[in-house]
Amino acid sequence: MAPKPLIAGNWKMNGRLRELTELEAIAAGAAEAGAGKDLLICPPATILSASVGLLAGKTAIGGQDCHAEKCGAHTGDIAAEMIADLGATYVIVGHSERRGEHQETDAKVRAKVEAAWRAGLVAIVCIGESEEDHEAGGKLDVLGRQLSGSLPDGVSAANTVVAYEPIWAIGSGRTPTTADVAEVHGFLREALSERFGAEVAGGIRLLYGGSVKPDNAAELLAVENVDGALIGGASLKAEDFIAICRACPLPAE
Ligand SMILES: O=C[C@H](O)COP(=O)(O)O
Repeated sequence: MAPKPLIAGNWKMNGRLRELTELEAIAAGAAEAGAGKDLLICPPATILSASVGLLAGKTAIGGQDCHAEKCGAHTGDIAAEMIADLGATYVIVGHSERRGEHQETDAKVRAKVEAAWRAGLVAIVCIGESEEDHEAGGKLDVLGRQLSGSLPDGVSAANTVVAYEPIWAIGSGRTPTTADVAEVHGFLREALSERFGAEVAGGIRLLYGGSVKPDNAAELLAVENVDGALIGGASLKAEDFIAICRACPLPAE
């Protein structure tokens, strides 16, 4: 049986204390829309604590990034242990906005995955090809390199989620075809299987991210080997996030 779906909202650099009403609305709709699924919200660090308070028992909470070290002289950074300390259970690492804006390499992402595990957090490891790679037909090579370089040994279904986010689809309103998504997710499952064995690979959740909206969620989430979604813009509106959760099909028995 396919893994339990995970619908994750990444609020990125959005959300202040005065906007917590959207989280209250997500909390109100989570039980019905999320039945049989895992739901997760990754708010900015400044409202993580308040979010844990509002969403406890309704959705899981995650950080959006962590430093590889446990503590030390790293101004502005946040350790995985600090995120866990607030009651979060997941952390996103290697998002293309971190790779692009903060020059994060696969090696750096791998160190962050190890930090997440050290703190007891589930790492959501993001990979994705640029528009140039997509158009040149080299995306599977790029994705294969990112996947192998970003994942340490010791991956399990319980400690790691992989998110495929084509960079050109993020926030653009454009999405790959369902055939493209199926091809990539099948390739990722196979690559995970070769490295970690079929049993581990079969349990790892593979999320699709990039312009997932209420009107395309059912189609994208029904693609083989898609075990959920990582949602940016649409997760900021409770109504849209809940609609996407509802649209996500449950795995066949
Ligand atoms: O982490 C989420 C993704 O970058 C997708 O963002 P988006 O749904 O706004 O395209």
